[in-house]
Amino acid sequence: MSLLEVNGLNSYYGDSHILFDVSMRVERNEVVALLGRNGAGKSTTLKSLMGVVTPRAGSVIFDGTDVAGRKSHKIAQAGMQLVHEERRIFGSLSVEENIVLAGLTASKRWPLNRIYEMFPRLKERRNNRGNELSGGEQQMLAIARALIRDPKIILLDEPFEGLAPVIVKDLMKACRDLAAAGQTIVLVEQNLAATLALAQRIYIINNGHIVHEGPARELKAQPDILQRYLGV
Ligand SMILES: Nc1ncnc2c1ncn2[C@@H]1O[C@H](COP(=O)(O)OP(=O)(O)OP(=O)(O)O)[C@@H](O)[C@H]1O
Repeated sequence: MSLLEVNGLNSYYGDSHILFDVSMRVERNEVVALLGRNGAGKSTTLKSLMGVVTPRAGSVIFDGTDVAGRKSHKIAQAGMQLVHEERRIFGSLSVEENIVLAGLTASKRWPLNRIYEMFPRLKERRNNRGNELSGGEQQMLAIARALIRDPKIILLDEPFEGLAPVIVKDLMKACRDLAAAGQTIVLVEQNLAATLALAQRIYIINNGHIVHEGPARELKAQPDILQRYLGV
């Protein structure tokens, strides 16, 4: 059985119907990316998986249990972690306090030194406050706060957005190391090159509908799909 099986998910903001029968699956140890234009419904999909948005119909079978409709902290306890676009770190706490705090209520935890091996910059900055970090360091910290809880699956919402190329390179290396260590990842990203380099399988969402699913390596050879749904 897949680690995550999403079937017929429908989500709304008020009366606005945003996701239409979204179905997708993620196997254990797989990196799956969700691509689509601005406003296509990528963030809403991640939020619906995580219970930040409550889907009105459909199922989210996570590790054998339907978690659709559960509160997000319950879904987090079951082993899912969402790294939001807004990063959500505590500016007045140190890097290390931010990480330790995130791990407090987890049933299993990564040791701190494993986090620091993954992100040597965070080790150097461990005593700096969250609001003293660069955008890239804040993104690393946001991911570290998710990883300390030893998630079965981590959902990354535009982790490279707005970051300098040199930081994107560091973050991509961390993501590759994570994937090589068997971490299951769902990636939402506008950076097509980075996405195709990291993901094994791709879904494309358009106006709230899944319109394509296939191996990442095949997408490069499908300019019609790239043009139609992503405008590249
Ligand atoms: N809190 C909200 N209330 C009402 N409408 C929203 C809300 N958040 C998003 N939307 C709308 O839902 C649709 C899907 O948005 P979503 O953020 O999921 O898209 P996205 O694919 O992640 O795009 P982006 O790359 O711009 O973040 C858009 O039309 C957006 O305007």
